[in-house]
Amino acid sequence: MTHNIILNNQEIQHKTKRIAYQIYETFSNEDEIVIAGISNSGFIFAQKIAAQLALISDLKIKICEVEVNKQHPNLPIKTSLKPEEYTNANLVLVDDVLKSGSTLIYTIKHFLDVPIKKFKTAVLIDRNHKNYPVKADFKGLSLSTSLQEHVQVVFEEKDSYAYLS
Ligand SMILES: O=P(O)(O)OC[C@H]1O[C@H](OP(=O)(O)OP(=O)(O)O)[C@H](O)[C@@H]1O
Ligand SMILES: O=c1cc[nH]c(=O)[nH]1
Repeated sequence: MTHNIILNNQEIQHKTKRIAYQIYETFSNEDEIVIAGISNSGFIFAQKIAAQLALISDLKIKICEVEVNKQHPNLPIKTSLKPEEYTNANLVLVDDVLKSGSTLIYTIKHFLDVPIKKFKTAVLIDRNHKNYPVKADFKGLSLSTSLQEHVQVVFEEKDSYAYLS
């Protein structure tokens, strides 16, 4: 199987910084923000965005890990923050890859059980194969691929990359 690198470490860093600036621009009038990331890689990406946001803004940032069963996303979703902690919050939901949109839309549905003040989405790679009415407000890369191909993002301590196989 051939692995084609789509994004290298430096490119992922640049895209993370750009998304952090876009989030800051969108939420600059607010005091607090929740950055919620879908396990596993989406949560790592969310942590990286939050770290950049902390460098460039004075927003009070809370990080939330979101556990979703990706085969059955309608099953109950677990969050590391309690619902009271994101009620009426400004929230950005983060994942690494957006393909059919099923993971993202069911997770959005979960968060809509409580009122959210301003709600945005961010992904590193948008594959343009959506089956659901959902979009990424902030995206690192928009990529046209065949349905058979798979995009994987690998976050390692010193060397992160994304590849197509
Ligand atoms: O838009 P969708 O069609 O729902 O696909 C997107 C999801 O697929 C990936 O997870 P994957 O199923 O590869 O599991 P992983 O958590 O092991 O990466 C990716 O991390 C997204 O969460
Ligand atoms: O290509 C794909 C499809 C689903 N999930 C991924 O992470 N990559």
